[in-house]
Amino acid sequence: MKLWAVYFSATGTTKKIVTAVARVLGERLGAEKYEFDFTLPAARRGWPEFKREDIAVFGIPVYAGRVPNVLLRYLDTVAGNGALAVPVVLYGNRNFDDALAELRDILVKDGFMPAAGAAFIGEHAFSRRLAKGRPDEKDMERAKRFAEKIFTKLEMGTVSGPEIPGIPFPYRGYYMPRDGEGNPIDIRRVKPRTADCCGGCGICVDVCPMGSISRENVRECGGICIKCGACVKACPKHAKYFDDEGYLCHLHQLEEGLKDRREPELFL
Ligand SMILES: Cc1cc2nc3c(=O)[nH]c(=O)nc-3n(C[C@H](O)[C@H](O)[C@H](O)COP(=O)(O)O)c2cc1C
Repeated sequence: MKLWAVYFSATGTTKKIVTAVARVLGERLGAEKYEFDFTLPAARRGWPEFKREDIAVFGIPVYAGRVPNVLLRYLDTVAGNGALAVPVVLYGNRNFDDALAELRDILVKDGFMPAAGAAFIGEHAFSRRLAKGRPDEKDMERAKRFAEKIFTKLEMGTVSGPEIPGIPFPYRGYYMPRDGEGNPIDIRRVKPRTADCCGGCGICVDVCPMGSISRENVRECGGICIKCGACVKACPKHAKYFDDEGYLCHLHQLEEGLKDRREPELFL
């Protein structure tokens, strides 16, 4: 049996939870541990081979209340071959809306059998203040307990699908922020800017999940930008930033409006 940690994680919060759950579950089951990180474009050329006896802890971040739409086509191509899956989503303290239900449905369509699911909170990709430092120690303790609970469920033999909240297919539309007058804030075409302190090290090029930043000129973002925060948070000089008015308005709403701490939710 192989215990897989499978994830997309632009700023590392999904990776942290998924690998922790997989590690504890793998230890309890005495299973071989494997990791598949599909954050970068080079990894998304294929999938590992999953077998019926395997378990995959499968994580993605929540984007606009849903599974990131840029991943949908790729996610359609994985073959579960009857392996058990544990869908996990990370969200930035607003809400996970229908993302976990959507991920569960994708995995079922791909041939996995969901055994449990969870929604955890991670520092918001747009911000260094919203859900700052999460997942934190308390979240990691919950991740460990989640793995223990999955182990107990598996030991009992019968694996029933978990009850996961959310509006069933076709789900709610992608969450659209609105300004003070109620007009939609559309940030899809927004791209990061580069400050003069940029030293041209190219870390932003290496971490961009869309492969959109030019190595020849790191100030140039020629491809799609999903606002994942990878380049902004990884830059050692803090040279990457967004200055779009709509983006900043939404960021302000998030940081001011979502101060109450949300807690992880586990579904068994
Ligand atoms: C484009 C985009 C949309 C997002 N939408 C939501 C959302 O609807 N609800 C929420 O709580 N967090 C949202 N977030 C925050 C991420 O879900 C959160 O930061 C997550 O921890 C990122 O995971 P990662 O560190 O693995 O990349 C969004 C982030 C991005 C980049």
